[in-house]
Amino acid sequence: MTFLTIDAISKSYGATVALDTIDINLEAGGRTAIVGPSGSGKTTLLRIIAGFETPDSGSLVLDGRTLAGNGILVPAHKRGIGIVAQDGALFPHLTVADNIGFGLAKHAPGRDQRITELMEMVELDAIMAARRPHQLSGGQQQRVALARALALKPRLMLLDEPFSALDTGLRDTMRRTVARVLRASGTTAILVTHDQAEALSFADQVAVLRQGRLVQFGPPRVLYKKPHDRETAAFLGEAILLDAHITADRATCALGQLTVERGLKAGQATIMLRPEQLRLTTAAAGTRPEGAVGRVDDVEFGGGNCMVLVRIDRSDRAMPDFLSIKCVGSEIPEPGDLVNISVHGTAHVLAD
Ligand SMILES: Nc1ncnc2c1ncn2[C@@H]1O[C@H](COP(=O)(O)OP(=O)(O)OP(=O)(O)O)[C@@H](O)[C@H]1O
Repeated sequence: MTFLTIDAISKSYGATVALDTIDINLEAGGRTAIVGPSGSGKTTLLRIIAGFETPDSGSLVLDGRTLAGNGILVPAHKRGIGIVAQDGALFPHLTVADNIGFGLAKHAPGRDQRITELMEMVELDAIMAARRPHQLSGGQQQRVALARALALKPRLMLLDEPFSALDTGLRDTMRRTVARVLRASGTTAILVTHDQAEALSFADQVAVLRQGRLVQFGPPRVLYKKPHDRETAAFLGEAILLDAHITADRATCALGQLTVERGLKAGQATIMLRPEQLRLTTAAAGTRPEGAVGRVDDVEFGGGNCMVLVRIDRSDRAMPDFLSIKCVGSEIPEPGDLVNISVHGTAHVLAD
C-alpha cells in the first residue's frame, strides 16, 4: 500500500527550477534513497516533505493525510516526521539522555525507561547518558540524533546525509546500524546522499534526480543493471559503454555478439556492461580463442583490484577500441599479452 505519495511536486526559486513535476510513491516500512548530482533538487524535495518549504504545485499525502497541496499546508512540527541531519544538530548544553528525551514530556511515566531502550536500540553504552555532545565521537553523536528522532515514533524518517561527516569505516557501520534500527522499528525512511554506493546498499528503492527531474526510480539492482541512460549508468558505478548494432536479442559490438533483452528496436545503440561481467584470460599459444581477442596495452596493479587496459583491433573500424577491465592481481597479464575477453550475462541497451 502506498504510504507516501509525492504527486507532481514542482518548486522554482526565481528562474531556477529546483523540482519539476516529481512523482514518487513510497511503500510503508521501505527505505528510499534520493541520489543525484549537486543541485539536482534532493534537499529541496526533502525540505518540502519535512514542511520547511512549500511546493509551488502538486501534493504530498502521508498515510492518507494531505500534508501539502489542494489548499492545505500542515506545519512541519505537526507532520509526525523525524529528521536526522548531517551534523546531528544536538543541543550542546543538554546531556545525551536529555537530548534523546527532548521531545518526550519531562515527567511522563516511563520516560527514563524509554530513553534507556532507545540508547540500547542505537547501541549507545548506558554510561554515555550523562555526557554532553562534545564528549562523544562523530558516530556516537549521530546515534544520539537517531535515537532522539526515533523517540517521537515518527511515521516517516528523513535522513539528510547523516553519514557524510564520518570516516569510511564508521560510515559503513553506522549505515548498517541505522538500516537495522529502522527495519526493527518499521519506520519508513528517506535518505538523501551523494554517495551512490551508500544509496545502493542502504535502500530498497532509489530515486535518481537530475536537474529537478526524476530520471529513474526503482530497486537498486534494477537501476544498477538497467540504468535509463549513460549518465545514470556512470553515476551508479563503473560502466563500460560500447557502440553496438542491435538485431532481435543480439548486440554486435567490439566484444563480438552479446545477448541483450528481447523486444528492442533494431539499429545502432549504446550498450552497457558492468566491469564484473567481463573476464580476462591469457590466450595460450596455438589455442582457439573464445570470445573477443585483444592485446594488453597497460596494466595498473592494485592487489585484489587491478585494472587492465586492453586494445581491440577491428577490421571494420579505423580506430581500435580500448576497454578497462578489472581483474585480481594473481591473474593479471603483462603488457603485450594476447587475451581473451568473455562476457557474462546480458548487455543492457541504453535509452540514449
Ligand atoms: N533557497 C534557495 N534560493 C534559491 N535557489 C535555491 C534555493 N534552494 C535551492 N536552490 C536552487 O535549487 C536547485 C536545487 O537545489 P538543492 O539544494 O535542492 O540541490 P541538491 O541536489 O540538494 O544539491 P547538493 O547535492 O549540492 O546539496 C539548485 O540550483 C539550487 O541552487
